[in-house]
Amino acid sequence: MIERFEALDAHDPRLAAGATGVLAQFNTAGVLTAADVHVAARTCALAGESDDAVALAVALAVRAVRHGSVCVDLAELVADDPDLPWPAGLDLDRVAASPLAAASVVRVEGHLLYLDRYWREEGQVRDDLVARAAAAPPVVDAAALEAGAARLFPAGFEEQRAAAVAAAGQATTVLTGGPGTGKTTAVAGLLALLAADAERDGRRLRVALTAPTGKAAARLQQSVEEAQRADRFTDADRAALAGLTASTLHRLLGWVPDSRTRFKHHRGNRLPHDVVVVDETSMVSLTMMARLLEAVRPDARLVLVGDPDQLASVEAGAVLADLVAGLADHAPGAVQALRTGHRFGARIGALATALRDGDADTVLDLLAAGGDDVRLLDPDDAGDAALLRAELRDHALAIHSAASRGEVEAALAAVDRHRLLCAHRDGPYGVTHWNLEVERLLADALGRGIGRAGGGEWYAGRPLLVTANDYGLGLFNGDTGVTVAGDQLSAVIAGVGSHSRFAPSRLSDVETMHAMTVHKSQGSQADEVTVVLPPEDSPLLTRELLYTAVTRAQSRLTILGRPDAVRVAVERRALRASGLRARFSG
Ligand SMILES: Nc1ncnc2c1ncn2[C@@H]1O[C@H](COP(=O)(O)OP(=O)(O)OP(=O)(O)O)[C@@H](O)[C@H]1O
Repeated sequence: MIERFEALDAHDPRLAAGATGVLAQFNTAGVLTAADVHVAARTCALAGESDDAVALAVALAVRAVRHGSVCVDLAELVADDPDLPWPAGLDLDRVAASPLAAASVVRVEGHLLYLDRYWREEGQVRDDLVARAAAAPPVVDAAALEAGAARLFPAGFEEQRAAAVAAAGQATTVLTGGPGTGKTTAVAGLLALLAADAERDGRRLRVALTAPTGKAAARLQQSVEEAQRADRFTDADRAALAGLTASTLHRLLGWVPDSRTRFKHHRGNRLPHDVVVVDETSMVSLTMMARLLEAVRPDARLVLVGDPDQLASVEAGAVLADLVAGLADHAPGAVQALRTGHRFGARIGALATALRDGDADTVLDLLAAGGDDVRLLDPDDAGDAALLRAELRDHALAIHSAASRGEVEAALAAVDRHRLLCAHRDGPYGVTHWNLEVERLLADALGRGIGRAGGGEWYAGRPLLVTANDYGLGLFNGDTGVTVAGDQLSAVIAGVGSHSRFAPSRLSDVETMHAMTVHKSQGSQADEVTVVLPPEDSPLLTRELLYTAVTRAQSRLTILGRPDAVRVAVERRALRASGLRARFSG
């Protein structure tokens, strides 16, 4: 079934006033929004295209991008939902012969239909990566590299050693692994190896550490610094890499005001760095990857780090997963996978593996076995519901009690101990509902009003989530914090190795964080995680969502959901249409 919206009433803004014909039918059916309809109708009008079937194909290509795909497979859509009023003649040949294709507004590639921009970006990403793989590999002193690798990656670190040695000897490396598999450890060692190699040539290595979000960039910098504190790193290693700072991809490429897609660095003005490390690559969109690849020097090493099983970028594309599949055949050795977890409790690790493999029976068996580290609570069971509420209340009370005493570190630690994750923002399974619910539990326990339902939005122990970057205040979207008591209430936001204190009135883009979405939790972990699963019919319930949520937990995981919902989640993929992986075999 194709995902659809249900119009709230006749004035729902997703309904297109004035739409006619097939576009109107698909709009009323909840497949196309007003925006899809208008873009398609206008594009067809400009190109002189009057065929309804072609207009529908264009609208479906616009819709696909809105849903995270870079193209659309029309035949697959029709097969998915044969009962929709598909017009006769909805086929790619017809679109390929239309004035729209002649004007390069849309493109047909194999069995896929693209809007021109995404077709070009996909082709560029493929061409740049193929060119990088075909160029002469970087020259390294192999003997010195092996000796350095043996020191930096001793026995027990063989996986990381192999990945780092491979990355030192090739232009592009995709380094994959779940949380705690040692990706940062491998990167820190690789950078030391490359820095030593550069020093032997009398140069200082220029390193760019970057990630799609400010939060992820700050975390990358912190973890690389931490990894370099290990005894295997010498003072000389540390000195050669001193002063590394990470930045967002937007900052690295040089954001140009008034342009969403152009940057200061591009093919004509490459980045100066010898090595570019991108963390959380699963969150990088196709457009951003295209901009990055055209800006990296052809002879610089590019290391794309991430977990391809996690949720993909907010914008169109699933580039990391595509590259893992596409590059593995095209350039063996380009994809280096780390598989051994070094941080998880064993059963959380086993659950993550079963999820990745799509093995619903094992996932359910692990959950049913119960135990202290992995639990499935039934939302229909009064006992389970009461148990969860008591735990959420106690957690909120612990934050409140430290925050009321003005104990900043203890309050921040209490916030970080546990995350309550929801798939949705709204509705009974959403973040808004659960934030209110926890505030209500806290208010009951304290015997006074708290939060939006009474007593005021700001209160000691209100956990905070920053929702927009604010370079002036030094805050990043995704930063977390807590409100603490003192002479006056203040908002404390945790930074890398420090925290900053603000008057609540200075923070405009913050939300209460008793609960947060799984999407927002990407890139962070907590000791304990509770996941609220939506019911089976929620389109957000996918394997990628559940895997991302589960792998946020380090030592204890609770899932609130029915077994049927777990099974649906494991079996339903958040698949995005893309032709990237196929292009590598073309
Ligand atoms: N081979 C190893 N043996 C033992 N411990 C290891 C090994 N590799 C990494 N570790 C430890 O495991 C922890 C996680 O490693 P690291 O931070 O490099 O993983 P990661 O894959 O980058 O995780 P994340 O994706 O969460 O950033 C660290 O404490 C690290 O010191």
